[in-house]
Amino acid sequence: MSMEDYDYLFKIVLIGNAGVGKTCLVRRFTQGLFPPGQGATIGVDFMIKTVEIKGEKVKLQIWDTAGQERFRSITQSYYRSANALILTYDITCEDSFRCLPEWLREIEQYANTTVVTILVGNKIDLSEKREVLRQRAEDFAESQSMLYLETSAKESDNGKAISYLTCCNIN
Ligand SMILES: Nc1nc2c(ncn2[C@@H]2O[C@H](COP(=O)(O)OP(=O)(O)OP(=O)(O)O)[C@@H](O)[C@H]2O)c(=O)[nH]1
Repeated sequence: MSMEDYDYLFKIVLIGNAGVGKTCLVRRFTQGLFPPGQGATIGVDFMIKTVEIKGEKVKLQIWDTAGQERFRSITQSYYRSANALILTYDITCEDSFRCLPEWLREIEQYANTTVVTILVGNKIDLSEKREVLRQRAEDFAESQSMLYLETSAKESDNGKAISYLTCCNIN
């Protein structure tokens, strides 16, 4: 496929605390696998996937940012050009949920005002370790005008979150 062989180009940036599963979600979506022993992201990783939605070819540039605080100044520079942000937390980690307001402040400060943001609660395969009730997350997402999805990079079909966003953009 040549570089120009698409109808739309969307930039999607994944953000959220370290260890919530951003890289695993991207790998599941782009490569269909759950990577064993996934190490922490250093700075930012980049992946491309082209999908077809309603007969249109949509090229997705997916930027997977490091959750660790020390990379914050690097990752902030990727917000501006994003069409969509996937704000991810881990449903088995209360801390990752409590940090969401902090991430929303980053979005407000650095992202474009037209950006679409979706909240994703990952690791639902670990339901016995759940610390954040679905209703609580749904209420929070609604209060911030965000869409909410729960995923498992390990077991479920997690392409959902990213392809959902691309549909929103086309509509
Ligand atoms: N059980 C389970 N484990 C997961 C899932 N997604 C990720 N993990 C595990 O969580 C750990 C962190 O996953 P990563 O994808 O590296 O997390 P990250 O958000 O990219 O982390 P940073 O790169 O540090 O920001 C790894 O040990 C993964 O195997 C999931 O859906 N279910």
